Amino acid sequence: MRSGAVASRGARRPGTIDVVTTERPPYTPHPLPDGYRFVPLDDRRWRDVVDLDTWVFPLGPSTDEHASEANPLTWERTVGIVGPDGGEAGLAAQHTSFPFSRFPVPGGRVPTAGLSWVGVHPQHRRRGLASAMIGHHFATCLDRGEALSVLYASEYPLYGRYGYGRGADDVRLRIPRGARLIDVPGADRHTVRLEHASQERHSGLVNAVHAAAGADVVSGLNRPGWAERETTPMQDLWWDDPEHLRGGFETRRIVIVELDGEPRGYATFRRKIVWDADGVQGPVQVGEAVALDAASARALWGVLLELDLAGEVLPYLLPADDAVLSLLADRRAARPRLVDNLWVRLVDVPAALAGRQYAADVDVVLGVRDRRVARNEGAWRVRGTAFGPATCEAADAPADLELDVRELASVYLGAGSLAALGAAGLVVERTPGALARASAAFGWPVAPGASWFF
Ligand SMILES: CC(=O)SCCNC(=O)CCNC(=O)[C@H](O)C(C)(C)COP(=O)(O)OP(=O)(O)OC[C@H]1O[C@@H](n2cnc3c(N)ncnc32)[C@H](O)[C@@H]1OP(=O)(O)O
Repeated sequence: MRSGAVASRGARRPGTIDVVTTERPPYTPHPLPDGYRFVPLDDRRWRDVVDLDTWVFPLGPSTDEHASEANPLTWERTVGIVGPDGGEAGLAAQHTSFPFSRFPVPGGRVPTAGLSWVGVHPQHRRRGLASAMIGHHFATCLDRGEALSVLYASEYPLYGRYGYGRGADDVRLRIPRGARLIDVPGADRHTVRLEHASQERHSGLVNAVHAAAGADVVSGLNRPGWAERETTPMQDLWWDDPEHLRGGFETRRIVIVELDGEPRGYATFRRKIVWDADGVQGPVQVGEAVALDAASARALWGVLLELDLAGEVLPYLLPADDAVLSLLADRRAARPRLVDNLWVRLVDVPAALAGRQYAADVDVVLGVRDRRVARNEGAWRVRGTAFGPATCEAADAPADLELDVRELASVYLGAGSLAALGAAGLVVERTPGALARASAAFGWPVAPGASWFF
């Protein structure tokens, strides 16, 4: 996935960004402060890793409780930093990444790293350890041929400085119990199963329906960002249901809707009872709700919205265009709220841009700024036909549009628009008309988003 494209250095022309050659370093390392060093981690350090995690994310469990939970890490992708003074756990910082070998992008799939567990012990913060780790992460992505890095951001301002852009949104709802749904022919032909969610019994069904739901959403078009749980550690992470993450709710349940014995949708959920002077009611948290067509979606949400003793139903991580939004007769009553879902980083710009399709014919030269990954900096010509193959090559030509790699990342999965970024001054149009044409091409008819947290 690495670009071998080389173009001339040439003198800088007004309105252009110099094209770099591959002789330049692939990324700009951020040095560790004196006395700190990277260390590989493995099973023997599991307790140290979870101990640092309890410092970084104060979720409640003791180190021993946390250490007894499923280990979701792939050790070859997990790196620590030790400091000069060691500290209690000996680890000053750590990060890992999940391997998404077939991460969905518009009309294609691109090898991707899912960055996670980024944490620095409070005693070692604001010394540049996170910045050094992100530089290390980019270098290993390039070595592995992973053109993208994606993540969920714990705090909004953290990742823009590293060239990540808000690449997808999800919608959060508070749907009143009994909210009316419009009728969909065929919905009442579905049968429903309500069961305790079990990795042994349900993972085959869940994986198959989840993959099918992301593959062909609109006439063969996929849902970008719809990451699958590709490995056993990712599966274990998703199915793990530790008490400290339940917030007083019951253990996880699952509702499955079937047509003629074939699963067509499922949703995981958990309830909590609230019994006070107003009566008996409580919230229902919906974890992952997936349906393969309108009728199965109608059947699924019909069950979720009619659970007894519930006050409201709280879905989580729904795509911004999820069918339930159109099924609700009164969407306003569900108080929809958009929340940033995946953040995206184009670690290898040409591989990423050639790895997706475009929603309109495109031929545009992008002048890309990238402070952190030098090989991305320069002019890139993107060519493709609508919903067909695309190419991206280093261009010895003036840029039609100039933008930072962060803005490119925020439209890469098809969310937002280049034109909107242009209106905010974040994309500069050098060739009249190029912004409108590129905005149409970079969009995608299916809203991007992931349905689970990693
Ligand atoms: C994908 C994920 O894993 S998301 C989870 C991220 N982790 C967390 O939120 C856990 C709690 N926080 C931490 O562990 C740490 O504070 C981290 C990882 C966020 C930052 O680690 P540090 O080593 O202190 O960061 P570092 O010193 O490299 O600072 C990098 C830059 O980010 C800024 N920064 C660091 N933390 C924050 C913050 N919480 N809010 C805003 N800016 C921040 C710094 O000011 C610095 O800015 P600069 O580049 O303009 O100088």
